[in-house]
Amino acid sequence: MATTRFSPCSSSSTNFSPSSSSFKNQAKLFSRFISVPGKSDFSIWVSHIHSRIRAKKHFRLKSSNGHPLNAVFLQDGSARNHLPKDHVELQRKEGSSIPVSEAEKLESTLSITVVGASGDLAKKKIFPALFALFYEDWLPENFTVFGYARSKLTDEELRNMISQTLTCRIDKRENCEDKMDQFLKRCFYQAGQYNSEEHFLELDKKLKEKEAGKLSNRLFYLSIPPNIFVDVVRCASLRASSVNGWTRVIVEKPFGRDSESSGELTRSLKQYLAEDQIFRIDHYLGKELVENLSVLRFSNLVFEPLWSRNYIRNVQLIFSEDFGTEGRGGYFDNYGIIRDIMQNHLLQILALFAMETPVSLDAEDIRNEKVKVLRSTKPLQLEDVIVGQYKGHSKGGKSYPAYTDDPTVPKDSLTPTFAAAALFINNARWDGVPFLMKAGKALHTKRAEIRVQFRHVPGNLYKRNFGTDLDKATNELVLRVQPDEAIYLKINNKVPGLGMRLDRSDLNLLYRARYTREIPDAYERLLLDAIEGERRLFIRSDELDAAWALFTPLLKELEEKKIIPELYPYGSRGPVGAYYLAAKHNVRWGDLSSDIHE
Ligand SMILES: NC(=O)C1=CN([C@@H]2O[C@H](COP(=O)(O)OP(=O)(O)OC[C@H]3O[C@@H](n4cnc5c(N)ncnc54)[C@H](OP(=O)(O)O)[C@@H]3O)[C@@H](O)[C@H]2O)C=CC1
Ligand SMILES: O=C1O[C@H](COP(=O)(O)O)[C@@H](O)[C@H](O)[C@H]1O
Repeated sequence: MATTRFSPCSSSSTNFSPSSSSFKNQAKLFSRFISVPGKSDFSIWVSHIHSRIRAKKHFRLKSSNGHPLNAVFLQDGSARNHLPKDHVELQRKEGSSIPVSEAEKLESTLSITVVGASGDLAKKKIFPALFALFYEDWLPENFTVFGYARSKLTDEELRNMISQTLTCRIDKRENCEDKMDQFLKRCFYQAGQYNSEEHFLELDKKLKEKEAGKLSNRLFYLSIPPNIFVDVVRCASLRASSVNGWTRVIVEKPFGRDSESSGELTRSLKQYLAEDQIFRIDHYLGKELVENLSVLRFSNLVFEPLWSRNYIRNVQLIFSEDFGTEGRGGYFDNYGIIRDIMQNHLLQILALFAMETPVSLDAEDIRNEKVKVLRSTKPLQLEDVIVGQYKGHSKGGKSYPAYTDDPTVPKDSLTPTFAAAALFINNARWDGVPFLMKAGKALHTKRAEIRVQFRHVPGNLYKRNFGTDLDKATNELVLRVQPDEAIYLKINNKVPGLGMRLDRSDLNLLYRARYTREIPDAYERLLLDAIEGERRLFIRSDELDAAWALFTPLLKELEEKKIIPELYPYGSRGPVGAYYLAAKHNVRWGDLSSDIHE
């Protein structure tokens, strides 16, 4: 396991006085990795750094392999030949982890262009996340946000639009209105077509005006439908790339519909971008509890030794939403729940959960391990899956629509809005352990969780005190990703009193009770990582290939055989087929038991 350490940095020009921007940046980076409850991260850092300053040395955050923690490692070192030369130089410089000097940092600018700025995701998630980062002082001194879309908007109209969704949410934010005004003043708009190099050249001119000759770093966020990804990447890379700093592109899912289309998309993007410029986002990787999965496992002795087929009976990855595809039916019908949730969000969690210990916390080491797990997993077959679709339902005088009531969905659509699947990882650690996934829309609750059910205690002395159902008496570790983040472990406990009766109790870590700090939105973490060049939480192209290889044969078979999904009422617990699938593997879904922890 990698350890974070502070080691002497050769750059004698580094200004490490507590008021310097270098100091603040390092402090921020430090506080993202280490947190000691009860004592502010900053105060720990301050005392630490003061002692270092006294020793008259300069320090830089490093991982155990000696590279900066946010250093970049090229998996595919083939930087394109036709990128502007100085641009390639900078990519190489970044790739080889040569630090950018402090002078460069101070004089550099960051431009974030949200392509598809008029859309749902941009308004709901991206602009609010950027504002939250600005409010918390995570963005660099010189930054500008540009919205780009076809809609004709002025800067003022963009500001009005995004001000509707910016919130002052974090712990009774002080001066929030002022901060919001300051942020909005940094936001600008450029209307243009997605396939027009000329329009991107106009964007480039505006970016240059704001950059005022400083070293420019540019981040493009593609918040647009996938059919125009390549057009935008072509125009942006040819006409609006940075000439002296880095250019990175965040790409939203879906990354294709199957192995073939995903491979095609990757090849097209790589005509214009090097792999290390592409940040494929899976926002579940930015969720607090998903990030914590590795911390829990690798930094607690009580868990890692149990993390194998010897002690774990099954693992369950569960996603449910209590609303349908309302408003997104057009998109959804072309993808379905398996592509929308399982192939990406749940599979990413599975890979993180099941991977071997990475050599270090570096992005490439972690992603190497994830790829290995995915490649060891057996591709899904029809018999490993059940699919469902929600139907209309009336409850308490209120009626809820069927999936096919959506005017953008064909009446005879067979697209699954629910699926359950059993996956198996064919390696020494996980041989024979079912990894069950369940994902559905229009169910009775909104929830995402990871459930780990452990084996029976062999020869349990207290067997007869459990009553008849031994299954219910096994330990279960639950990581509730959302809502109301929590980690709890179900244990057997003696009910206080003179007799010997056991019950099921929870060792419970409820985040809202333990931590006062509000949990940042996944998009905040991921945007910040992309800005810092940290790729750990983004999907590498070989990971993506391995993920599609598991699901593509199944998806083809479902479509070719026109498998009819089992109907389930809107607001229910989903199709009964999911129980049978679990029972076939001797598993009981943890979210259905009566003792769900609230
Ligand atoms: N919304 C969400 O919750 C999530 C979305 N995503 C992904 O993020 C991306 C953006 O999602 P979302 O904001 O919902 O998408 P939208 O449908 O809202 O599209 C974003 C913008 O793209 C432009 N646009 C829409 N359709 C077309 C078209 N057919 N041709 C050209 N331009 C078009 C529109 O801008 P204009 O007309 O002004 O040019 C629109 O405002 C998608 O890839 C989506 O799959 C991923 C996870 C969640
Ligand atoms: O990627 C997607 O995720 C959302 C659920 O995200 P969450 O953070 O709100 O849990 C889902 O509604 C959408 O269908 C899917 O495309």
